[in-house]
Amino acid sequence: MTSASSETASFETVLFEKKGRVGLVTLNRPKALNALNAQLIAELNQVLDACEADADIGAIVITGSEKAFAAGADIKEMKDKTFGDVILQDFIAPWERITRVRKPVIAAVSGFALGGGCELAMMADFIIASDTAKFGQPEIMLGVIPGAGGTQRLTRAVGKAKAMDLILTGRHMDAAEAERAGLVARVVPAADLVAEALKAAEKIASFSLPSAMLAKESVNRAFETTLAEGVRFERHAFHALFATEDQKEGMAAFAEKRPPQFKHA
Ligand SMILES: CC(C)(O)CC(=O)SCCNC(=O)CCNC(=O)[C@H](O)C(C)(C)COP(=O)(O)OP(=O)(O)OC[C@H]1O[C@@H](n2cnc3c(N)ncnc32)[C@H](O)[C@@H]1OP(=O)(O)O
Repeated sequence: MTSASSETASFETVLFEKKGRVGLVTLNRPKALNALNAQLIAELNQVLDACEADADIGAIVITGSEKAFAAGADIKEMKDKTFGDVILQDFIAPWERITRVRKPVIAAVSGFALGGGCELAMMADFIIASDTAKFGQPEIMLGVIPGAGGTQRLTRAVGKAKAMDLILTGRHMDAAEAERAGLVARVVPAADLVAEALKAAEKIASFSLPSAMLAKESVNRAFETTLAEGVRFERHAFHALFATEDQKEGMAAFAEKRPPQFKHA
């Protein structure tokens, strides 16, 4: 295992590459369709920590393989756990690291995003899917229910009717249906997936990082608080950005008809 602070890093189950101001994280357990075991989650979290600490990274893309973003929690690793094991370990808690990343995160999903794979993608800020992507929460077929936020985030994304349909039947939803339902932001050809996700991430990373971070935090408030509280939070964040050099630069550049040079400060 090498450190994730350099331009590239190779772990046993995760690959990391720095592409300009974007951190590209690739889940890499191809033989198990990127099933999410404890090691993969630990390595993913290590890379996310490094991306957060790196001032030259302004956005993160998480992807998998063409066949699978991730086929869920590793069932073989999980199957013999007891209630005592899962409650004492707080099984799944380490998966939530991604929800505390303050920089924008895009999930680039091709192939299967099932169970914990779908839940991991939904923890990102938005999903770009390939036309081969298949989403689902099939935990009911294993005698359990989603445990990494699926009942909550899927319902907020697609509404009660479709969430109930997917979670209670365990069926898969293709990319077109996922886009219509509002789960994914856009669908692109499979061959272009990573390039399109990187393009979107590079654009985001070219803007002022404090603006992007506060935009993300403000949108997330919409899921956690009342409209009045959310609007109040947004107003404070908007006002706070007038304390940044980037606000001065962005508005001066507009008035002077030139591209802005953001310093992320
Ligand atoms: C996080 C929580 C709490 O919400 C819980 C969960 O995530 S539970 C897991 C939910 N996911 C699933 O139930 C999906 C399980 N996988 C499948 O249904 C199928 O593998 C498939 C439809 C994704 C793909 O089918 P197919 O193309 O026929 O490939 P397979 O031969 O089935 O799989 C290839 C290889 O990968 C292994 N595999 C696949 N998924 C998992 C998994 N979730 N955990 C562990 N291993 C997985 C599969 O066993 C095969 O390996 P071998 O057995 O051949 O070595």
